Amino acid sequence: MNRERLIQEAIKARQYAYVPYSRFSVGAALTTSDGRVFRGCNVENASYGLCNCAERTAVFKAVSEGADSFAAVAVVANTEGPVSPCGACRQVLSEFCRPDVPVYLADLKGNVKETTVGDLLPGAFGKGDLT
Ligand SMILES: O=c1ccn([C@H]2C[C@H](O)[C@@H](CO)O2)c(=O)[nH]1
Ligand SMILES: [Zn+2]
Repeated sequence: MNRERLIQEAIKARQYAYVPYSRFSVGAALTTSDGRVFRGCNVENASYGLCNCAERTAVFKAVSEGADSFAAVAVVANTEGPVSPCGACRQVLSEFCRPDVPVYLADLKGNVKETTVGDLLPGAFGKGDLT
């Protein structure tokens, strides 16, 4: 799946965002190495600290369905310029993606920043640090 189609999947995911508190809807989509696509939206909670970002929703959906190798990730929000994933999501993505996995960050106006999981979290703490 190419970049534009994965961004379209993230836009579709965004329509289900549950955001009564922030009113900030985010959609994410990822492809797996075996060609599957998983979508996620942010899901908030009255106990604000339990809010889950779109990126982590997509990753947890994928991992819980047996996927653990991702090929590309897209994230979309109605921002002025490409959305920036939070630190928690950068860390969770780094657990399941090689550093060279592309990440497409987009707004709804067609602005896209193409980066990688490694560039989003240089020096990530990972499996290899656990001795
Ligand atoms: O990359 C991001 C940034 C923020 N959020 C969510 C968390 C919360 O529900 C709302 C406001 O921070 O947006 C995401 O889902 N992804
Ligand atoms: Zn996040």
